[in-house]
Amino acid sequence: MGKVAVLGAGAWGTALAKVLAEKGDRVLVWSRRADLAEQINRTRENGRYLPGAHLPDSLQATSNLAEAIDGCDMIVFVAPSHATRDVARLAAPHVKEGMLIVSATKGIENDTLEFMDEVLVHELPAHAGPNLAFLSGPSFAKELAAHLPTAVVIAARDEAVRHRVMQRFHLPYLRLYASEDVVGVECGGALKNVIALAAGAVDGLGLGHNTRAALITRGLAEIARLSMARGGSALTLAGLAGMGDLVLTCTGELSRNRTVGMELGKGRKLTDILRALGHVAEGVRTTKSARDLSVKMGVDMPITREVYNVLYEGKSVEKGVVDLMSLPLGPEFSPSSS
Ligand SMILES: NC(=O)C1=CN([C@@H]2O[C@H](COP(=O)(O)OP(=O)(O)OC[C@H]3O[C@@H](n4cnc5c(N)ncnc54)[C@H](O)[C@@H]3O)[C@@H](O)[C@H]2O)C=CC1
Ligand SMILES: O=C(CO)COP(=O)(O)O
Repeated sequence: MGKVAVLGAGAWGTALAKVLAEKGDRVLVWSRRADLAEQINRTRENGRYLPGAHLPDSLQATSNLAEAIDGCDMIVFVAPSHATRDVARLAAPHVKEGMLIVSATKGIENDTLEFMDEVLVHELPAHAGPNLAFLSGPSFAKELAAHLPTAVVIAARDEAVRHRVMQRFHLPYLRLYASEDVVGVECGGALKNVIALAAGAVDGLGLGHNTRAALITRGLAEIARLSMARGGSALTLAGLAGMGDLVLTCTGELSRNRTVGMELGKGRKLTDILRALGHVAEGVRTTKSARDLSVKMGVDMPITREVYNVLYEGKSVEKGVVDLMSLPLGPEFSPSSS
């Protein structure tokens, strides 16, 4: 077994580090906050981000990035998407040839409109390309940490890398499937959070199951349109990183994005909701990126557009629903229809 650096000590970084430690790796979790690293080592628990999950002794935390990466054979990037570029820049001088690089982050950067694949290739040009893999799919940190059976996708362009990464994470309670469609897997993971905001909002408004099912299905259609325009495969979105994660996040009580949407639907202010959440809700920033990307690429994404209008333009959720229901009628399946 090897040594792994997990860069990000939030709920997901901690849950994945726990998996790898249980598999037999020596794991160093990097936290930018020294007090959190110290607390994890002292109490064997991440009380701030994943309370209640006991962490094995083979998992240690550090706020020293060089120490985390030194001598490891795999690095897992799992900071929020807006921090990934900075973390990659800090990590770059310490990354050595042959280290596997896995991203478990779901999001699209604002301004550059880059997915994590592009961010990591740009910041780690000598290392990220062939050794880069993506972990995505329906997986709440709390449930994985409790060993509830979970299945996710490992996407990588290189077949040997897919295989090696799958073996590293495989445990009786965690099943992995391989995909070569990095674009599709990343699109599914990032964009489901936007649709989960919408699904939460209509639930918060008290609308019914019909509305939620329509949003999930039409949400998948617009995720597929953007993904295919970027070169992804439509089939990927019928899988765990598409439909699987979309259903989980749009219906699961544990979803932070759905929770933010619910509170918006009940009429609370975004700033107040995010302050109380205490975790990242990736969909909030990714909505802006996805909307900008849809405009730039000429891809129709009406639900994303309405979520953007609610989050950033002060539109009411009620008016967003009315406008979606008033879109021109057309075929269910077409590369451009809404
Ligand atoms: N929590 C979950 O169940 C899952 C989360 N993810 C994804 O994993 C990523 C991380 O999410 P969580 O760990 O759940 O978030 P979290 O909100 O639980 O924790 C965020 C972590 O990032 C750190 N952080 C924030 N800004 C930073 C910066 N500028 N530099 C370095 N570290 C910074 C925080 O200190 C904290 O440790 C997100 O992209 C999320 O979508 C994916 C699957 C499941
Ligand atoms: O990505 C996730 C589950 O697969 C977590 O979703 P939330 O960030 O909405 O909690």
